[in-house]
Amino acid sequence: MGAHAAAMIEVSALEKHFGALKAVADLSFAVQAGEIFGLVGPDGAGKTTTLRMLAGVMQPDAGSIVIDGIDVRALPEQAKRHVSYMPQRFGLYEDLTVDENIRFYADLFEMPSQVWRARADTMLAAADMTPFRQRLAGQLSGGMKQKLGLVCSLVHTPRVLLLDEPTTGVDPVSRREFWQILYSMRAEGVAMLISTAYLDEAERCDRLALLHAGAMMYCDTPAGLKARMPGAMLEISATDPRQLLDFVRTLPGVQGVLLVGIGVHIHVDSRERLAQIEAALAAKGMAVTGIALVEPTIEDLFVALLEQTGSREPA
Ligand SMILES: Nc1ncnc2c1ncn2[C@@H]1O[C@H](COP(=O)(O)OP(=O)(O)OP(=O)(O)O)[C@@H](O)[C@H]1O
Repeated sequence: MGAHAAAMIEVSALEKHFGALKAVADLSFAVQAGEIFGLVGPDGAGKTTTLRMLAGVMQPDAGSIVIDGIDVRALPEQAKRHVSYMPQRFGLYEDLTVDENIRFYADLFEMPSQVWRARADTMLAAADMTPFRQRLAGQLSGGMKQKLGLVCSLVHTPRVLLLDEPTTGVDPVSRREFWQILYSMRAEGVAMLISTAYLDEAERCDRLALLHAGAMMYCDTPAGLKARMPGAMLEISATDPRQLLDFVRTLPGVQGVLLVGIGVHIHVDSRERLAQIEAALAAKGMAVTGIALVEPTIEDLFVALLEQTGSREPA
């Protein structure tokens, strides 16, 4: 991908207000063909509103959206031909079978039968759904519905795929299969914009935009974002992580704490705090099963960055 290649999605100075509320504020970013770009942020950060404007189903108040060289505001119908949008609740026909749903979307886009059938066969196999092709969509599990929504969204070979929290409530196995399909679309050169509340999912994206209150806080690769985290991250495992968390929170140099599975992630201002915290735990007689410096996860980073932002805002 050349540095000067035109982006598949170009968003500039996008704005959307609902009354006095700024849902999206001065948002700019670009997504290349074959790139998976993640929108991450807490509820209400403006992810859904952004995706709706890109899909052409909501009008921006200001700014521009260009998809594959086509201005979405000026030529919405032309742009929509290249775009597939999977909203949080995808419109499956519950009284139609898996195959009939796919056929419905293929017909809508006037796809030649041999093209969409071959494509559907491959995607259904990747989704582990081949045995369920004759099942009514209304009788599928939540994860299978989402995978079918994805297959329907992709059956007409869009150049741009917009996904709004597509794997919410989906089990980890189905989530992995869902992502396998996204990776194969990336190899085909599809540009993807995905909003997610799962931070492990965010780490699978090529680049991420961290949104907060409608504005972009940071935009970088997952590795680049992690490198921005000041200080260091300690992981302490313990039999009673909650008690540990309450104690550690009070120690000098501790900037944030996060429960993770069997232990706690502690954001400290420098690596040197490790020895001090170890000594403080021993002095307090707190049983820990392990303490080590670790790479921050995207979740750690997000919590740390939001804490910083929060502290800058007036109460
Ligand atoms: N149609 C609407 N009318 C009024 N306010 C709206 C409307 N749509 C969204 N909002 C508000 O705009 C802000 C951004 O909402 P948006 O749904 O884009 O956030 P989000 O990041 O997608 O969060 P979520 O994951 O909860 O959907 C929120 O404060 C929301 O309440």
